Amino acid sequence: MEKVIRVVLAGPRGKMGIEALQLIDRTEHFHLVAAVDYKLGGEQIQKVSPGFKGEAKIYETLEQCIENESFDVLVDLTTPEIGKKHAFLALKNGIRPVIGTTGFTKEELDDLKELASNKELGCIIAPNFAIGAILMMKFSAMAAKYFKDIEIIELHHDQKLDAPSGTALKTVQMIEEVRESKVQGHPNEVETEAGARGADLNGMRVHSVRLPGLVAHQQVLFGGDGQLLTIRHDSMNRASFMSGVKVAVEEVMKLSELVYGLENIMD
Ligand SMILES: NC(=O)C1=CN([C@@H]2O[C@H](COP(=O)(O)OP(=O)(O)OC[C@H]3O[C@@H](n4cnc5c(N)ncnc54)[C@H](OP(=O)(O)O)[C@@H]3O)[C@@H](O)[C@H]2O)C=CC1
Ligand SMILES: O=C(O)C1=N[C@H](C(=O)O)C[C@H](O)C1
Repeated sequence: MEKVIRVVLAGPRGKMGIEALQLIDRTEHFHLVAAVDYKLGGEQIQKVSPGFKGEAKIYETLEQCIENESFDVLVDLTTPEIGKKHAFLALKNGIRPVIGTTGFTKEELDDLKELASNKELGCIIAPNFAIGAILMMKFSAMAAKYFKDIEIIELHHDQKLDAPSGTALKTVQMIEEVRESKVQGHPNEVETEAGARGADLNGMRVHSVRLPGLVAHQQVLFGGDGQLLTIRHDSMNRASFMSGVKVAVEEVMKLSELVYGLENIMD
């Protein structure tokens, strides 16, 4: 029998949180110790997920939860601002964070990396838990070796707080490892309306679409002489992320450093 991993979930009421609760409930070796939700302090988890099998108290803050409970892994699915705070707090208290929340800057990632190494604790920050999205990023990095002119269009639901998406930023980073900086388009190009050409990330243009009806989608366009290559991934629902969350919770227990991106722990 696998060793039980004691989990605390921050953000149980959210779209991802609700899905993650179901994952934890159906995974025999995951045990939900508690949850953190600033609006539901003192309630039981059934307040959010009526059919949840186990008992778990909801704390208003992660600080209170750490003071009162013993656990191995914090899964954070909250907001960019809170996710960062929780990641630092967890590591400082000897807890392994699995962070799905996006919006981390390079400096924040570097600081967390140093903290995780100093504490010799696993920490996983996964801009996208969907296996198809990981492959889309990996294929994009492969293609970028041959196609240097690249534009990314990421499309999300209109409740998303951060832009560009964590996945788009991660895609850019993976492409940067194989592609030198390049100014794309006409050198005298002018934007007659600000933002028309999207964000400029090392020469690559990133466009963020936000519309009701969308979930999480990205296409990476590669232009060449007389040809266009498009690599696209679509998450149709949040279940698409859950196998990645499961792997991350299991793998973070074996690590003693920060891993940014699930591609680094996939065989
Ligand atoms: N890595 C991945 O594969 C994926 C990552 N994401 C990311 O995960 C995060 C959550 O996404 P999603 O579920 O769609 O967003 P939601 O807005 O549906 O959920 C976020 C939840 O966190 C709650 N929250 C806010 N502050 C706190 C706090 N201090 N403590 C506890 N809970 C808090 C919110 O409450 P309230 O709204 O009442 O303020 C809300 O219920 C986002 O950053 C998103 O980008 C999403 C999908 C996939
Ligand atoms: O907010 C979302 O929904 C998503 N956020 C992540 C991101 O910013 O890339 C992952 C996925 O795209 C869904």
